Amino acid sequence: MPELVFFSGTMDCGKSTLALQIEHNRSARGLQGMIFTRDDRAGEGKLSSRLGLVTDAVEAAEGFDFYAYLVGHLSKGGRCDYVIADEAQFLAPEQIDQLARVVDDLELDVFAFGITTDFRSKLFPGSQRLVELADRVEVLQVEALCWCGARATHNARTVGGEMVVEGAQVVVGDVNAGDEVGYEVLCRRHHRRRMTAATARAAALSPDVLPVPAEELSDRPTARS
Ligand SMILES: Nc1ncnc2c1ncn2[C@@H]1O[C@H](COP(=O)(O)OP(=O)(O)O)[C@@H](O)[C@H]1O
Ligand SMILES: Cc1cn([C@H]2C[C@H](O)[C@@H](COP(=O)(O)O)O2)c(=O)[nH]c1=O
Repeated sequence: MPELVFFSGTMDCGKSTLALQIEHNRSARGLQGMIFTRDDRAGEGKLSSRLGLVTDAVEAAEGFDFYAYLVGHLSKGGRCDYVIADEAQFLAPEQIDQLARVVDDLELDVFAFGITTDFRSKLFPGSQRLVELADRVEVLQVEALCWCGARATHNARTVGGEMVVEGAQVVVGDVNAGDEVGYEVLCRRHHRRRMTAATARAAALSPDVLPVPAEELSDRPTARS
């Protein structure tokens, strides 16, 4: 039975790499996939991984209709054995419904990849719809780590290293960007406390915070806390 699978995780946990691996393994066996993405950091019509691999993809912009596009492709004699959709958090709920229809009516596997929550730990509408409709939600096994060594479960947006909690939901960017606006993955505890690597480092170095209250010691950067 074809499936709609949502591969989900924080930023930088290997989602795009897995998408490229699925594509590689299937095309090596003679299958032909259709790859879609939206607002990849590498630019329009690209699916890129931080490991350096990149492939061409169809840009699924606002208003793009996955079902109509694939029906048009197939009815012109084109081939499609499976579908990959990266950066699926940016898709509209209606577009996720179209992907579910691709599975049910065109009988194609659809593999969607995306982050579940935004920098305020609120669901992206596209990810919410994927959780509602997917046959399976798979959490990626390679764990991105918070600066404290715990598994990172949340995405923080930073401005000059400081975490912010207000702003537009969508701002394309990267981790370790060094830019004005960047992202950092954190465990829930440090996301709740708005404690990034930079603020934790600054707190550890500041003479103002000495002597250290016992309850704050656990927030100090260590190899593993
Ligand atoms: N220089 C490197 N050497 C080995 N692995 C790396 C390197 N740079 C990035 N990675 C791996 O790539 C992962 C990010 O992959 P990517 O597919 O771009 O993530 P996502 O799409 O989830 O944001 C990192 O978690 C890490 O495991
Ligand atoms: C948390 C968060 C992220 N984004 C953007 C930043 C990146 O361009 C993508 C995630 O890409 P990745 O391949 O998973 O690293 O999403 C955003 O727009 N808003 C956010 O809140």
